[in-house]
Amino acid sequence: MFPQAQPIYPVSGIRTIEARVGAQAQPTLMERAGRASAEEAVRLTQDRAGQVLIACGPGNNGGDGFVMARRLLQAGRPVTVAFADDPAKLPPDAAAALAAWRAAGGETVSDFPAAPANGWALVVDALFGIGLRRPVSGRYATWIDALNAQPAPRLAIDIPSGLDADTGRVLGTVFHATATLTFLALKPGLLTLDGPDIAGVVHLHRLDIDPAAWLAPMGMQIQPGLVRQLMKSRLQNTHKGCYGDVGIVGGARGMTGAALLAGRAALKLGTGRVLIGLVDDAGPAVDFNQAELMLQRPEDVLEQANVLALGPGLGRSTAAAALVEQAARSNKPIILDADALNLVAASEVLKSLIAAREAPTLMTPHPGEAGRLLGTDTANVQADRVASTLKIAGSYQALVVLKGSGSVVTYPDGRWLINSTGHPGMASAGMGDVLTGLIASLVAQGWPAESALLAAVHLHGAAADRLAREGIGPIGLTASEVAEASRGVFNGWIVQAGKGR
Ligand SMILES: NC(=O)C1=CN([C@@H]2O[C@H](COP(=O)(O)OP(=O)(O)OC[C@H]3O[C@@H](n4cnc5c(N)ncnc54)[C@H](OP(=O)(O)O)[C@@H]3O)[C@@H](O)[C@H]2O)[C@@H](O)CC1
Ligand SMILES: [K+]
Repeated sequence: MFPQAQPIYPVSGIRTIEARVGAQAQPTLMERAGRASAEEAVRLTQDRAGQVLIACGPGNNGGDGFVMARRLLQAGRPVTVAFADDPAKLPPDAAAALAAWRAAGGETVSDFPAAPANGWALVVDALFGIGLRRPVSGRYATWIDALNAQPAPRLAIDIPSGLDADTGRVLGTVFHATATLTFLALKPGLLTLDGPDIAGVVHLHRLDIDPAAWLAPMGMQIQPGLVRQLMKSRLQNTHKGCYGDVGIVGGARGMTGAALLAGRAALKLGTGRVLIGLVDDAGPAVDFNQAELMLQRPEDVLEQANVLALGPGLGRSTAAAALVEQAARSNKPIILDADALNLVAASEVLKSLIAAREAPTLMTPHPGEAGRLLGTDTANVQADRVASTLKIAGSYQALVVLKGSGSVVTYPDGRWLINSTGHPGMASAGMGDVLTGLIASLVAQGWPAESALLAAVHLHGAAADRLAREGIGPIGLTASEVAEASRGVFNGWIVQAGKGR
């Protein structure tokens, strides 16, 4: 769908690829995975002498661990393998891997081993991979706790045990990896919800297979390469009329700042003109810190602007609902955020108006707003962020970003992407308003809505990442700073894409 993006597959997709590649692949996929794991272990332990501990589970993830152990032993590295299950119950490839480990002179211990005097050089979690089906408890939970307690780097094979590969939810006890080596393709659970906190640095090893050649990508990761290919140059012979009029409608009493932040972000990303319609009639007539913004009556903004963003500080008054309705009835692209989403969620009329629109509708809910849009609660949304976002996109025929750890972007045709930028310093007031302004700006500058949404989401996180590298954040990062930094990052991308002037 986007040629330069990294594909993501849920477990069902990985299983399909595995079945299509077939058992006849030589070397076997498990042999490739185990070898790649051993190479990763060598890389991670280069300056650490001592034993590698590999904890192996009852399925093929454990099989990867046995192959890894044999490869390390053959390379002269001391390895301890802990395995407490019944060898007779191992799936065939894993049983063969255990036999090969033993044939190479390897042994297994069935109790969690005490650390050597100088500690483990590396501990490896080969307990459960994508076959995890229920919360981890009992002996395996105890083992995971023990692995987590070791003062050593922690490598997860394929996915940390206890992390749901499809959703990023923790099932019972989870292995806290410093690094994860995942096979064939990225899985959603590594990239969203708790995955990014738990998986550490994620490396992908494709096992010499191009997954997209076996199964069309089911999702995509939003990465710099993908966004760079969307960049455009500006012609010399243009004027502000070529770069659109964004209209921001929001800013009820006490929340003026939200609308101004969205407006400033839109301005700094290159919008021709930014109009702001404050719902509060006692609000300011000018933004003295950003005099370029045109503060007008909300009704006039809805008329004049060609892209409308509603929500920042909007409130839920009857007047606000009427403005959302007027925008929904227009044939202009609209971006709905914050209270505009809450108003839609509370009104059957607005719901059907939105779903029937021909011009693009973009929605930017956080999990709470997403819950309201779906008539459910935050926990349900977070239980499967990709599925929830797809549901909103389908029911409202909208392009949707579900904000949070690993923002999920979906389109009404069922395509989905997970963003790779951003950090927890962005959990602060006004960040969403800035994102809304960035999206509106790109749409107003003529970007197709689907590219505008994914690029703005990526940019928002990339700007925050750059600031954090400079010590401005993660903690204490402000939304205004992100709006400002987005400009620099975006201009940099244009130059990198060879589209600068
Ligand atoms: N796909 C590929 O192309 C490749 C896959 N490869 C590797 O295979 C891995 C997938 O292997 P897999 O399917 O055997 O599943 P895996 O994760 O080892 O666990 C299944 C076992 O765990 C058990 N079990 C589950 N939950 C449990 C719990 N909470 N507590 C206790 N037990 C629990 C479950 O028991 P059951 O539910 O059947 O009773 C079953 O015995 C994959 O992640 C990758 O590492 C690579 O070799 C090469 C390429
Ligand atoms: K694992």
